[in-house]
Amino acid sequence: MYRILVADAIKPEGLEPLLQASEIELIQKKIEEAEESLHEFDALLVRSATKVTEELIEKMPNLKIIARAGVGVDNIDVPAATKHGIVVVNAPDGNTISTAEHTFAMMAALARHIPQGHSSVKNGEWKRSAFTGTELYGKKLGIVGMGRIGGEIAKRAKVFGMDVLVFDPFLTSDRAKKLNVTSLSLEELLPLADIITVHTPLTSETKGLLNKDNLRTCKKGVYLLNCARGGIIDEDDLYELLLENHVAGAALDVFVEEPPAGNKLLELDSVITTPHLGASTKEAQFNVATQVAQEVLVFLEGNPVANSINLPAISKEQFEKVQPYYQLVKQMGSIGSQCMKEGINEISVTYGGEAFHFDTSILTKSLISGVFKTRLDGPVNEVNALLIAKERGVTIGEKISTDAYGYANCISVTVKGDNRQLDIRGTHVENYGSRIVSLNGFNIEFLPEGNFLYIQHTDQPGVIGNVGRILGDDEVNIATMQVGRKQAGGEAIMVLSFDKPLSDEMFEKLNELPDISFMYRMSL
Ligand SMILES: NC(=O)c1ccc[n+]([C@@H]2O[C@H](COP(=O)([O-])OP(=O)(O)OC[C@H]3O[C@@H](n4cnc5c(N)ncnc54)[C@H](O)[C@@H]3O)[C@@H](O)[C@H]2O)c1
Ligand SMILES: O=C(O)[C@H](O)COP(=O)(O)O
Repeated sequence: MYRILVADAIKPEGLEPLLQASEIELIQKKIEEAEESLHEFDALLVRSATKVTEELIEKMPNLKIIARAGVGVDNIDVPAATKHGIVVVNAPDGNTISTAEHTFAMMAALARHIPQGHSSVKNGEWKRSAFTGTELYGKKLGIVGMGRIGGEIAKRAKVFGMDVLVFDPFLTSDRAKKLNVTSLSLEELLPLADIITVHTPLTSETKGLLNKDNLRTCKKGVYLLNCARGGIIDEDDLYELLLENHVAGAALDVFVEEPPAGNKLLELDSVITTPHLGASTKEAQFNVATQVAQEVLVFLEGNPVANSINLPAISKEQFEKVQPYYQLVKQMGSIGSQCMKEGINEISVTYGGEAFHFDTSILTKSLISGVFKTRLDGPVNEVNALLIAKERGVTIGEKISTDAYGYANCISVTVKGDNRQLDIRGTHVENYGSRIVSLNGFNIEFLPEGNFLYIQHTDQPGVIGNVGRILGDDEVNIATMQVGRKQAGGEAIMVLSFDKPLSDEMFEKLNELPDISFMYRMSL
């Protein structure tokens, strides 16, 4: 049974996929109300109101996925979630149209003083000349951040006869051409635009992106809009420029602190606002709720999510192809870790053969998580694998090769420590399964599942018999046994599997046998 906490107001109709699923309990409560039971939840669903801090994450040790029913994830400590192995997903396009339409409504309201005129009439006044506005037609609209919402605004602005200038360092010339917009640097855009609207995420780079220094280069009388995130336009600087009438007016759907109690911008007639309503339409709320409900369901069923912030995107079809290799590399990582009884400095992997015509980074993360899972307490998975390796100074190497050592595909993993190195090769054959085919250069073949003993010894009569006798005397049943050697009389290996893990006592007894170089135990 999975328990899901819905901590913000998410449209219930959109949560239907989760409500219909068996083995899922959905609980709708604010974080403060769920304080006592936070440790029980497997998934957390939020909008922008709940701040998912590291402190909250640490109170939720069972948490596997955080889903944001919306776009901006600036209310979620994504690095902390990643560190704790928690997947973060959002609903990137469910509210695009609603937010673009809201921005456009705000732009028209700003240019035509609609909120001010409305209040005046409601107050019994009829001051027509006080609210003379400006046309949007023929004006230059500067869009900062040309993603999904920026793109929809550009399309609408064109229909209104506006000239669209955009600044987005990540905008390709192809997309700019397709949207028929002029791509400029921010320095070029600011002095040209009559109206500027921001649509970037809030990041350390975009915080204060528009500030009094660069806004002073704008035309006097410029209009500004922020329907993205509070703080992209510096609020104190905006206040100063509005007082000076350098900025003629501003439309704000978002604030640094929400609700913006005591914010001095609210005192100005030239500022019009809405209470973070960009995504607040029936359609957008249904879309984002459905998107995240489906993502959470897919994730809890063990399938790949489409819109993860901290995992590479992979389609269901691709994941199905990748899955056997995904398990195999995890087991290879686990073998490497359990055999290397010392600190690990380097993990390298080569994907050889025809099977790897896809982004192998998900496999490498699975391999690394296999290495660290047996060594660390707490969640270790492909979300935090790279971070764990980095924190421990472990070098990761990944190569793709056409050489598969005679197999259709072959994954070669080397785990290096201070004194030792372990080389493991594995392959996967459809309808047959995965096999480890070489250990430290010894050809061998075994299914990487169960409890194993790896013995490296001198190839001479009696060694295998001695091992069998000691195990038999203690009634330890050998489930499978594989042997391999490079040359007669040289070093050889045996890999034995058991129904139960081998006891410490038995391991010691076997270790005392002559002609045994070293032994490793592993459980896969
Ligand atoms: N008011 C609301 O209710 C509401 C609703 C939806 C989204 N939003 C906000 O709007 C933002 C944009 O949403 P979207 O769906 O268009 O996202 P998006 O990811 O499609 O677009 C963001 C764009 O910003 C650009 N960008 C990033 N850093 C930049 C920088 N330093 N300078 C200029 N451009 C930069 C990116 O290249 C990208 O094209 C979201 O992050 C969210 O915070 C607000
Ligand atoms: O980033 C978003 O999707 C919007 O800001 C919407 O936020 P909300 O879910 O709190 O309305």
